[in-house]
Amino acid sequence: MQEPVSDSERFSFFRESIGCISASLDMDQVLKRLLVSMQDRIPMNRLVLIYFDYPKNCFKRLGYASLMHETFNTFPEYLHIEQGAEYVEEAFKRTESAIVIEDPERDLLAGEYVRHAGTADDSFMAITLMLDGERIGALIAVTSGRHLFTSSHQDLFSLLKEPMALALSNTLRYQEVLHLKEQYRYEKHELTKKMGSAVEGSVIGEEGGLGPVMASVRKVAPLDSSVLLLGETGVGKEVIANAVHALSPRSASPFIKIDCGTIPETLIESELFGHEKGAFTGAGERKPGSLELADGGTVFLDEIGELSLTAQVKLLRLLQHREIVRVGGHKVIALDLRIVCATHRNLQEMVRKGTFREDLWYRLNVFPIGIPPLRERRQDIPALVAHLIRKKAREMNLGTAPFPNNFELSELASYDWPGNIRELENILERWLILGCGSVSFRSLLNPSDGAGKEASSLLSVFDRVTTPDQVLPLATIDRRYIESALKACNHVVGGKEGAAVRLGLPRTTLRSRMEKLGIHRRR
Ligand SMILES: Nc1ncnc2c1ncn2[C@@H]1O[C@H](COP(=O)(O)OP(=O)(O)OP(=O)(O)O)[C@@H](O)[C@H]1O
Repeated sequence: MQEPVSDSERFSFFRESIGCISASLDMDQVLKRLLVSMQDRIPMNRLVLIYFDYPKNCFKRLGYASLMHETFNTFPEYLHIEQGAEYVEEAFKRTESAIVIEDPERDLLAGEYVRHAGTADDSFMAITLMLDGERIGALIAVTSGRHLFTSSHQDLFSLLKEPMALALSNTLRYQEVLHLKEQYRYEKHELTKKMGSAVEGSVIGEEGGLGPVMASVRKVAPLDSSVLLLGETGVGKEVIANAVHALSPRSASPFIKIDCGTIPETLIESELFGHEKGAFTGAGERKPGSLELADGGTVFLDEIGELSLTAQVKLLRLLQHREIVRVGGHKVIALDLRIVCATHRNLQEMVRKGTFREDLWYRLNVFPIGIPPLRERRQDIPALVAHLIRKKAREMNLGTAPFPNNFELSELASYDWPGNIRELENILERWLILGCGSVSFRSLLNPSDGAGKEASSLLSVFDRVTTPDQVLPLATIDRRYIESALKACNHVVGGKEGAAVRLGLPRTTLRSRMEKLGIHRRR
């Protein structure tokens, strides 16, 4: 007869086991410790932790330890079970306390194991691990030989039921976190790659009017200092912010742009700093903010002058301590960020009026870079025109892009450009839409004078496009305009009076464009 296990023995077994279970998140390590600590009380030489993956109908090994000299891990990593959940219900309902399996061939799971390991003499002792009423897995002790496990061993082994269930649940959650982290890192990397290629080679003017700006960029980019970009709207502040990031050691990490001017004041804090679940109406889930997503990289705060005073306080905390707290939360999150800001506003004036915090202004104004307006660097216009026409022609699927002649370039160079490069970009797009040679830049730049009126009445059609559903596909505009041009030219394509000349296109280009757009020429 077997002696019953005394209470003090149970207690010391339990205490030692808890020590082993809580020592590590690595289940192989935990099982190894348990095996060593329990071997003089339970005659086992292997311990396995498995859980049943219901959607995949298979057992997965989460941990394994052995005292044998094994050249391979005898318990398979995945064990597909045809009978699926039915088997799990059946096999584990018996195991309120530990069960002993002496004839493994007759048990589905143990049978699979002995077939895999080639050890028909092994016997098993198992406990089902349950959490919140759900079977989540099993802890299995294996020994070489039969009839070695007694009721006292079952009694002791059953004490591991609850702590091991908790450890298993924690491990599964921990693995999920690791998986999500990996997924997030991958997505971040892919996004960064895409952004990198979009930025590549796009700073035009480094050899000309942007020379001093780019010299400053090259000096500050390798450091972690904050950069403040100052300049009128459309001068290329975002292009320069991109260059700071691309030339910095953070270039392989994210570059996240936050346009403080377009996010509603009520959402700006949660957009920047993230929020905890239930922080405000509509905050259904916890959400990290853009600053957290940029961790390790650069954050570009465009239109910084538009930030509310509350958001300014939080931003100051980030700049001082490199940490944030999500809206509705208490946890302090440390971030490693480089800050680049931009504004077209006079921040010093705002400080004087009390709408911008002075302490924040000092923190941001570490390395200001002023970007000159286009009218002060007219020498860059030809290179910008070439770059922007190539870009627009690609977007509009135009094939070979036409280029303005010298006269047209001088018209562009003498204009004042209040809207800077963005305005130049828009004018070039209009020029391409309206058929290049058939419309002069003078008329596009001064739509109210004689020659410009016709073009401007056409353009007003485009200017009326203010909502997404008024936007027409460019192919439709192209088709309609070419059809009108053909009509106006009596359907003559080539020759001096033909539509091709009027549209400023080679005859063959117009023909292939008509073919592509399904325009049939009337004779
Ligand atoms: N040096 C440059 N080389 C090439 N493209 C440029 C350059 N500068 C500006 N651009 C182009 O001009 C447009 C406006 O530039 P960007 O958005 O960087 O200006 P911004 O000063 O940030 O404007 P805003 O003040 O409105 O935010 C963009 O399409 C950009 O690609």
